[in-house]
Amino acid sequence: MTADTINAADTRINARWVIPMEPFGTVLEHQAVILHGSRIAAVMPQAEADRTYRTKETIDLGQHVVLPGLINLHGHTAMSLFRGLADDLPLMTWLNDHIWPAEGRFVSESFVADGSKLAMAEMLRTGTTTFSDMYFFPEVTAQVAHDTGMRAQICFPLMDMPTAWGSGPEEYLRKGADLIEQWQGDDYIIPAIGPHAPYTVSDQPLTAALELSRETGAALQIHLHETAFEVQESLKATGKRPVTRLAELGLLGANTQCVHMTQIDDSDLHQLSGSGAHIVHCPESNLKLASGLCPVQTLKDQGLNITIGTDGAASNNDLDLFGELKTAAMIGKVIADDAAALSAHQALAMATLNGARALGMEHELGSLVPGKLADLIAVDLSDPFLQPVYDPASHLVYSNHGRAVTHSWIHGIPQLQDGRLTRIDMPDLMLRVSEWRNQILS
Ligand SMILES: CSC[C@H]1O[C@@H](n2cnc3c(O)ncnc32)[C@H](O)[C@@H]1O
Ligand SMILES: [Zn+2]
Repeated sequence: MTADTINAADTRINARWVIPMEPFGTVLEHQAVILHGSRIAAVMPQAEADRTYRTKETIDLGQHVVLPGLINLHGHTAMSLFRGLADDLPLMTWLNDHIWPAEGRFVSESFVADGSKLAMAEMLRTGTTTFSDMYFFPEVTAQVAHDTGMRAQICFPLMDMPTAWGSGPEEYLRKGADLIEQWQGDDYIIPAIGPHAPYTVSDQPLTAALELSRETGAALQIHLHETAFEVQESLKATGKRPVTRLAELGLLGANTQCVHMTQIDDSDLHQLSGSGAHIVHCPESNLKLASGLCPVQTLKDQGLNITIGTDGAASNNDLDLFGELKTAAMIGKVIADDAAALSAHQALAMATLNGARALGMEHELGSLVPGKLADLIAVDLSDPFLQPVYDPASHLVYSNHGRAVTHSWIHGIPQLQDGRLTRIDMPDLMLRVSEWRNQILS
């Protein structure tokens, strides 16, 4: 018998269950996850880890399931300060009569700093370790995410209309190019381009956005086919459905993330399939604004990569991605008229590996595989509302709330320990949020 080699590493996490996401559908029991620096060193049975690893610290998580950190692929983080401000409205009334006027009055650097931090606190508490943002003052959100240690795709906004961040497309693109230059290659921040929607961005800036994407490799994220009204208005104005218009401009490619996609006909499917474009499903925002339902199974059957997002807290009204997964799985079954559609493991894949793929980071994120970045979470299944446990994946999607998340690590650094955030000063943040509430109310 040969003696085992002893390896040194930083952290050992003992957990009752591990769902590594690769191979698909795997649930491991009594595992040790070993972290070293910013990466996963090993996932192995605890008995084997006893023989082969010596770590600086060991964290015993008895009845927990450990899985990759969740990836929220679409949101407007600073809008958390508008949570509950304008409910029960359809998209265009919500935007034109409530949200855009409110943004005109309140959005500033400090609004974005405080609002995005509030969103990050909620996301971290509920299991999200990577998010995508599309909002004004993206340089502020990028800095807050970086200082907090969250991984984020930061899409600078692009619209025809002037806002507090810029006078029009030229300025948005100039500032956006600076943002890309500043953050490209950063460990945490992935700069990207956020043309708002086909109805707010004309052809010329869309083409300029595509050029910038091709020059820099930055992804494009756009609200697309969110409502039937959007498609009808586009047909009236251009004679084309928005997907056709974008395809003709060259915007539907492997570096494009299409958010919402609730209105899909055969011509859209034809244009999307094979384009390599990614779909960002936002079921709760689509339900709340009565925008429509994304036919996830049909898109999936065409080979499209389906990811998930919450949208902003002003249209959701929370950023709990576990809740979003439950909603996605439930409505996915009804839309497909098939209870087997969107299983718990498929739902988890949307928030992990598929999200990583859309970010072009499938070799770095989205599964607990040695060598990948150490972005992971632990969920405590010992609570009565999660008992008994036959299948932890089932509980994560069908019974869980993000509230059961107790630990997270991003880039190997602890972000949440026993339910407490390590890098956000919550009392200070709560004070600022209440000041914003008073200001917005008055
Ligand atoms: C260009 S910055 C983002 C811009 O988008 C607005 N917004 C928030 N949610 C939605 C949505 O579901 N569809 C379209 N636009 C949305 C937000 O208020 C900002 O103005
Ligand atoms: Zn949105």
